[in-house]
Amino acid sequence: MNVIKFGGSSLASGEQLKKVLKIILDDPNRKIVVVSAPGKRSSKDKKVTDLLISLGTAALQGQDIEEKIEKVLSRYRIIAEELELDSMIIKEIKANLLLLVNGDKIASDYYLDAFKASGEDNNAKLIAAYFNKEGLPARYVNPREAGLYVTEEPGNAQILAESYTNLYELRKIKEIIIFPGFFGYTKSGKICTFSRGGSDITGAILANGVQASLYENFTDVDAIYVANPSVVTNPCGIKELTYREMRELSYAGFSVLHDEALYPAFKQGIPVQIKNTNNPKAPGTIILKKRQLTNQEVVGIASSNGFCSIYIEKYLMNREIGFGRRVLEILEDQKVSYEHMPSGIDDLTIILRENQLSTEGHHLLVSRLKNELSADSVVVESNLALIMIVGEGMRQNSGTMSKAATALTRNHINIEMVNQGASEVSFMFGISADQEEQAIKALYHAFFE
Ligand SMILES: Nc1ncnc2c1ncn2[C@@H]1O[C@H](COP(=O)(O)OP(=O)(O)O)[C@@H](O)[C@H]1O
Ligand SMILES: N[C@@H](CC(=O)OP(=O)(O)O)C(=O)O
Repeated sequence: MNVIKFGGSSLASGEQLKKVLKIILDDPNRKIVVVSAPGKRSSKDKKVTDLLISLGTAALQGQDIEEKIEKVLSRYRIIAEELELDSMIIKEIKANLLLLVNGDKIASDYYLDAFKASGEDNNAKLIAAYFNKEGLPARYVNPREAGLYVTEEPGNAQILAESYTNLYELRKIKEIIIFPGFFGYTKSGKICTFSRGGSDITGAILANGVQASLYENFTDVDAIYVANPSVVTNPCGIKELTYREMRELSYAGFSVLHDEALYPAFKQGIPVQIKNTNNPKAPGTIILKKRQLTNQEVVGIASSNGFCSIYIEKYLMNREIGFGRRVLEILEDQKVSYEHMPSGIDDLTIILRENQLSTEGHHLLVSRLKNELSADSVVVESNLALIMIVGEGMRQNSGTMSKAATALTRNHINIEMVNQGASEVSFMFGISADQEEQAIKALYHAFFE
């Protein structure tokens, strides 16, 4: 049994849904279909999720919402008309949106999450109606009915372990299951979404729960490429990746798969295959526990920006018992999570996501670090990009880091920070965000051309 997830780009129009139906009919193992909300039809278009966030925010602020409701509805209406579906489905979606508008506004995060989740929920109902009309028995299943329970963290929910046993029961359903991605229910019955792009997570959770033999993730590219295709022209595609490699790459910027979507599949050893809805014959990329190592030391180069570094210097830091703990306590107290913490003898650097801190929060954190740790200096640098170079083959090869550093130096890119874990599956450079694209191109040239 396969779990098959379609992203927003695969569900953006009636024409796309016809391709989806054909893909399901092509393989009888494709039993559980996880769907996103309709995505962009072109680069200038808006995702339904973004339209819903705008609608929910306006409703929260008591603004006029008629036009915003119409924007959401028209996306579904166009799809329903293209597929010649009964117009009743659009009436139902409108009724659902009006119900949400009248929901409880006191807990604003939950109010907004219910809007966001409706994008996938209404789409799943529409897709089930379409499949049935075309003679393929399909059943819409709601995450509450299936027992998909999550933590009480709106916009950033985590799965509760008991869900996996509940989801196993889905195996008993005879029809093709159409399951909305991106959200679950808290134990108190509230809707909570995963972080953005989280339908990938739902797919992986279902694959784990039903013990699928394969988790297929259909998107709009022929493969995972060795570098972001919007930065490098025609990058090479990757045939096989290990879970570890993909975890590092998706964390560091390969948005093609959500970085939290690997763990549930990895726990059950379920292979994850990335495929193209617009070209399903292309073999795509398969993500597995182990892969055949080639003599290529690097498999991918990812990057993301929006980071800052806080450099703390104190003479004899290495001798001060509990220094690291005190740094972490201050971060915890300020409700800030850190990404990396490379250190020297008398100094350490904390790498953070910049968007966690307001200007005020930033100043408070720095002054607490300086005063409570009696540091000699605390220096903040913003506008950082992290470049991650990944490959299991690095362990067998020497000189990978020097090759990468040389490529950056030749292109006049200053390396502000280096971090390499003991696992030797990846290493990371911190550079100025202004040079991010240039760095990816230089590294692509060094390793793949
Ligand atoms: N290394 C990469 N390989 C393939 N695609 C990538 C990579 N890095 C970023 N992407 C982007 O990921 C996109 C697919 O992910 P996403 O937009 O979330 O699709 P979906 O609509 O299927 O959820 C691609 O169109 C591509 O622009
Ligand atoms: N629709 C949600 C969840 C999702 O996963 O979408 P997509 O598959 O289009 O990335 C979002 O935009 O965040």
